[in-house]
Amino acid sequence: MEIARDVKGELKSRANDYVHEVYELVKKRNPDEKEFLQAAREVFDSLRPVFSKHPEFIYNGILERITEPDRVITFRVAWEDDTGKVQVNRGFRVQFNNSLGPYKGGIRFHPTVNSSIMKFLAFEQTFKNALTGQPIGGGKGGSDFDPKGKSNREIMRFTQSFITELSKYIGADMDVPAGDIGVGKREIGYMFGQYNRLKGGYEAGVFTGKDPNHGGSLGRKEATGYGCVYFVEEMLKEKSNSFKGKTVIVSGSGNVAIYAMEKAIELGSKVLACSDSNGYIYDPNGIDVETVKQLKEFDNKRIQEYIKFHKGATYSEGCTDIWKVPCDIALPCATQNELEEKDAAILIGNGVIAVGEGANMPCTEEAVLLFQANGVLFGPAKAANAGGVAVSAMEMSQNSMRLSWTVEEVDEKLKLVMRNIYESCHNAANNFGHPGNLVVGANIAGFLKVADAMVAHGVH
Ligand SMILES: NC(=O)C1=CN([C@@H]2O[C@H](COP(=O)(O)OP(=O)(O)OC[C@H]3O[C@@H](n4cnc5c(N)ncnc54)[C@H](O)[C@@H]3O)[C@@H](O)[C@H]2O)C=CC1
Ligand SMILES: O=C(O)CCC(=O)C(=O)O
Repeated sequence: MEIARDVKGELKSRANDYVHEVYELVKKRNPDEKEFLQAAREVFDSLRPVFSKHPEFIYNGILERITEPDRVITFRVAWEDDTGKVQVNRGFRVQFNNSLGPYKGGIRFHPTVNSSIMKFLAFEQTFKNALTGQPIGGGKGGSDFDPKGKSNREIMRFTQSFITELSKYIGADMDVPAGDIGVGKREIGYMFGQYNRLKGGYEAGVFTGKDPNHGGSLGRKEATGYGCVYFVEEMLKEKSNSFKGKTVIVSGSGNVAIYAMEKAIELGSKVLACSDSNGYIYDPNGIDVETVKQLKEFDNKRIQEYIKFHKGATYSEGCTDIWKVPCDIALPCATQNELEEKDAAILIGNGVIAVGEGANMPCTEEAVLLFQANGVLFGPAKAANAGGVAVSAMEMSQNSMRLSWTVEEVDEKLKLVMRNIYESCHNAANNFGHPGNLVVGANIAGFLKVADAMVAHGVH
């Protein structure tokens, strides 16, 4: 859409104030949502150089619209526990932006889930999904249900109740959920079963992260962790360096952490430590990822149990102390704001050279700035952990085509997606005057794709 020259000039002169004015508006509209405001602030800071080059985004109110979700669905989830007592949880689905494709993003079951956390995740997801280059919009959902200590049947009943309500709002071309914290292949199986039961059909493309034996993509389970390591390898390559011979620490011991460790080891590094929400293990001989898989994927045990199987390994209470373990590369793969400024200072003091965010927003704003100020290579979550959703989009394609790719085919495509994301971030950072700053690069590259589509689709 052509904008008159005098209007364009006036808009360009407003470019600097625009970001500030819209942030104040977002703050006013979401006063108690600290995680959402944190995510918005980081994106807004990065976008400062964009608007003088693109006054059409001001004219079309893109920043005002891109920070307001298309819709937020909140619902009651009532279910019966094993004693017959009725329990009530709250369910959420934030459908943030579908300018590039159906809403797409995980479901989180964790007691901390609330509106702010759901909105920050769905907002981030919108840019992340854009970076993958695939036709997917941004969404996220979940519940404050705590799966810890629940029986398999309780998890099934809760999940069925959750989907009974959510099924009204999702679909293969509408909104495609997947897993996140507390939601894996088992929970996706229960969701898929209940959805098909309600709809009376078999709609393979409505969830991703399904079991590869029935509709899932090979390589999805590994994709976020592997993708994160591929991304960090790209950052290292730029500096003629690699994972080979490096020491690594990985926080968490869930889906993302396990496969980040597996790939880092495969590329020749030694993983010294990983954690869960209680504490961390340190193994000077290098973490044996098969033991971690057994404990976490099959036995549902705390990470502490690892030391029973590995002589020389130690366990320490307190998950954030993991950052005190000296390493070359740190991969925070557990949860938001798990790595603070003081932790970043310790890592820097110990000589860390690269940090890749496997989790969503695991580093606080202050920690990120400190890493960057000290020349640490920093891979932001939107880019570094996009491999999971990228393979989810591949699962959607395979479901539509009614065929399955081999694990090698998926892995090749994943590597290519991660390389392309790295290049887009690198190039956007250069083009907008922040060479080497992949936070700025990721935010600008993701934003431009979504914003262009929003302009094309008109104001709504
Ligand atoms: N699963 C996926 O494909 C993707 C996940 N992510 C993000 O990665 C992070 C981890 O997700 P998943 O591995 O899927 O979840 P998960 O439920 O499989 O594992 C989470 C792990 O983190 C541990 N944990 C929780 N709080 C902790 C803390 N404060 N310190 C240390 N450990 C802690 C838990 O004990 C568990 O081992 C989340 O931020 C999620 O949003 C991002 C992209 C895709
Ligand atoms: O695979 C997906 O659709 C979602 C993955 C996800 O939740 C994330 O990237 O944070």
